[in-house]
Amino acid sequence: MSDPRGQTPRRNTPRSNSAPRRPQQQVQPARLVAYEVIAAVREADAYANLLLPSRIQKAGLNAADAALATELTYGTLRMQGFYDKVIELVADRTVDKIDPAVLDVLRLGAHQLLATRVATHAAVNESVALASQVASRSATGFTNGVLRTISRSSLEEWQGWVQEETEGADEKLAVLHSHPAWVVRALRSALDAEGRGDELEQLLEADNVAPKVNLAALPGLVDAADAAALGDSDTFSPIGFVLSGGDPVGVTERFGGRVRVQDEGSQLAALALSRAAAITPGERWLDLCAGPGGKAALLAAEARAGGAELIANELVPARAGLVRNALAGVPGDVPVLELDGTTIGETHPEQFDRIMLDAPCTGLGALRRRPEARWRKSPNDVAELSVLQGKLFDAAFAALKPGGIIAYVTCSPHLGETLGTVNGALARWGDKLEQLPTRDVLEAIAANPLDIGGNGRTVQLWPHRHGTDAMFIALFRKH
Ligand SMILES: C[S@@+](CC[C@H](N)C(=O)[O-])C[C@H]1O[C@@H](n2cnc3c(N)ncnc32)[C@H](O)[C@@H]1O
Repeated sequence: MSDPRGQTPRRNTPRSNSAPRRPQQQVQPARLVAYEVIAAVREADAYANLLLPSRIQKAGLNAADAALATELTYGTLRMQGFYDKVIELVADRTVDKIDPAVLDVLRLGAHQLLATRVATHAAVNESVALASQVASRSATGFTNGVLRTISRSSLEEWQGWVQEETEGADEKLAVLHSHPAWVVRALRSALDAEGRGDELEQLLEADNVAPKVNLAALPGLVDAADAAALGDSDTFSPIGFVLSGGDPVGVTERFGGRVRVQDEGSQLAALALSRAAAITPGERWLDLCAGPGGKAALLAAEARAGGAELIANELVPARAGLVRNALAGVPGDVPVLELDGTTIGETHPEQFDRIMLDAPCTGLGALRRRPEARWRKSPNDVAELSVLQGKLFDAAFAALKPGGIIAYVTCSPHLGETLGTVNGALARWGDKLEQLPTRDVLEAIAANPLDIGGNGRTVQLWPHRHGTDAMFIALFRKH
């Protein structure tokens, strides 16, 4: 592979263009929406998945343009780390030396050139027009030069060059698959812990692919024939479906909340607790960190079917409101408390037969869902959250009746939040805390064989292996 510098002197190219042409065109609305969301993520820590739908609606985009805006926004945010390296290589300066608005335009342009079928002239011209609109006329020549240089080489060539410029195996993978290097190292450690380190690249690739829309039909509340019409039921979760088409919100509304959009890993985590042992009528269950309520709705349906009672708890009042909404589809009353979960052992000592501790975590297992999330997290988050996870575990332990079961769940595979928290709890509680064979429980629940690594006492699900978020599940009994 020849160096890009051989074809287009990188030091000169972007700056040596003739005077920028005045853009003739208006920026296409889908690109403007994508730019606005990407800029809001950078400037205001906005969440793309929350902001994008309202921007699409405000701009009055038709279905095709809405799909384009979504692809451009999510794709650009996900691959930002890779595009930044390409831009640095071409512009011969680090991205922090580029006007942030222009940098966003360049990222969006690079995505169109390297990862979509948008014609080169459209990607470049629209980006130049956008730079003129959101930055300055003087930025147009720079934008034009950088993007024209990028357009002259293929994605594979740029992948080769950015890797050549990067030191270290994990760092090369990080830039190639657009993850922070510390996240790559954490994912490698988690895979190594179950003897599957060779799957790292598959995992990083899976993090960059939008997930399918998974549905859960709440047990006992949806007619089997109606459920069968929802989509493909060839899933691991016995209550799961992959939506075959159409609007998931419409499906949820049609079923009055008894069919819910929910990752299969989350479905399996909730079922691991409800089906770990036969339900004795009258059991009291607690969902300690319930917001926004996906697992609470499923646990409520399971509790109702088995004659148990569920109580939900969520610290953040607005999220407690989401839990109440999520529970609306399940007949009966599920109280939703708004307590700090770390105090539940004092307010409700030894009161529950089963507790779901779906702990606040970094969410490193759900990177494919939240395109910008990987750039927001840091190792400090892991350190802080693992302390909170330990406190919540101890509180749950104190609130559990002897003989009761805890499910400790995270949507992060980081060892500091998974085995680290589990081993800490085992060390603190000694023989009062028994680890249950979580893999056996999951295998008995799953509708299809699950390939689960490790020693079987805990379960780590993976996007690349199971098509789920990287959900960690560990079951314990209190003695
Ligand atoms: C991973 S989410 C739970 C997801 C939920 N189980 C579901 O399936 O929809 C963790 C939740 O814990 C809440 N939380 C954080 N700290 C808490 C605390 N000290 N006590 C109770 N809830 C807390 C967060 O607000 C967040 O809603």
